[in-house]
Amino acid sequence: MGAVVSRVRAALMETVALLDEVVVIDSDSTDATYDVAVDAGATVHRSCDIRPDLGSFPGKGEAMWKSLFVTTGDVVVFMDADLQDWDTHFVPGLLGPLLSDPGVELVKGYYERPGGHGALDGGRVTELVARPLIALLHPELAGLVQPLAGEWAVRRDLFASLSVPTGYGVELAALVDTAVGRGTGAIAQVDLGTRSHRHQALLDLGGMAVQVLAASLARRGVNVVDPPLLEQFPAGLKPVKRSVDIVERPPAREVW
Ligand SMILES: O=c1ccn([C@@H]2O[C@H](COP(=O)(O)OP(=O)(O)O)[C@@H](O)[C@H]2O)c(=O)[nH]1
Ligand SMILES: O=C(O)[C@@H](COP(=O)(O)O)O[C@H]1O[C@H](CO)[C@@H](O)[C@H](O)[C@H]1O
Repeated sequence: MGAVVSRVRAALMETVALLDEVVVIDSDSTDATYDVAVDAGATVHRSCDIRPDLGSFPGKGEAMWKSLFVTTGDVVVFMDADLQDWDTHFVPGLLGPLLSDPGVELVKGYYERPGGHGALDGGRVTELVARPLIALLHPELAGLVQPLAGEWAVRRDLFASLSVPTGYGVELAALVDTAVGRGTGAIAQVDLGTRSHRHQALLDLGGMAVQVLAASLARRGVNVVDPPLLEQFPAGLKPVKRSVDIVERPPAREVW
């Protein structure tokens, strides 16, 4: 994460004054994330410290929702912190359509995702959950190459108008709701080349899959168990049970 911050700052704040701020929302990490981000030059906030009156939930979407309360730009670019193969052109690539076409309000990055089995190896939840969901329930999004890409950009006023899943459902929810509220013409996608990241273990992606599914089903009026209890069997018949948060935050503009 330090390299993402320091390289973006150097290229896009110090060398070219494209960005106004680089902000890291520390999702209440227990490692050195906070200090690494500060040392790399980011403005850093702990998610739980932002608007404590609104409480705090774990998760990626929560961090992104709370970022709206501590950032100022009319356009926001989101980037995952666990990137390995990437480059700073991701940011201007994502900003391009937003700065050149007022009709575009959300831009998704796409890329080859090389892994152990070749150039298109990455994206287990994308290929086994998100893309089938899109085929079944959200065909208007079928043209998106990487619907779950963590590298995307959005106009602040749009993102602040959306209900935001506090977990990993944030990406798909934003796409579905933008297509409904602003039309698919408001969504663009840009080829960013190649991107690899730190991979979670397969069973850890089970929680992510539940959250992506919950965000999709909620937007098609399907009532689900809340909170869902995910039972997995990593070793024989003894299950490991985990309750998965599928909480959604209201549009940030409603609680500024
Ligand atoms: O509770 C969380 C989980 C994830 N993330 C961010 O979301 C990115 C992607 O999450 P993760 O690495 O867990 O998913 P994966 O990259 O395996 O899809 C991370 O790099 C973090 O930047 C976060 O801010 N809070
Ligand atoms: O695309 C996917 O299936 C998952 C997991 O990727 P891998 O199977 O570990 O390559 O990663 C995506 O989803 C996450 C949740 O939305 C995003 O945070 C990641 O940026 C995105 O790559």
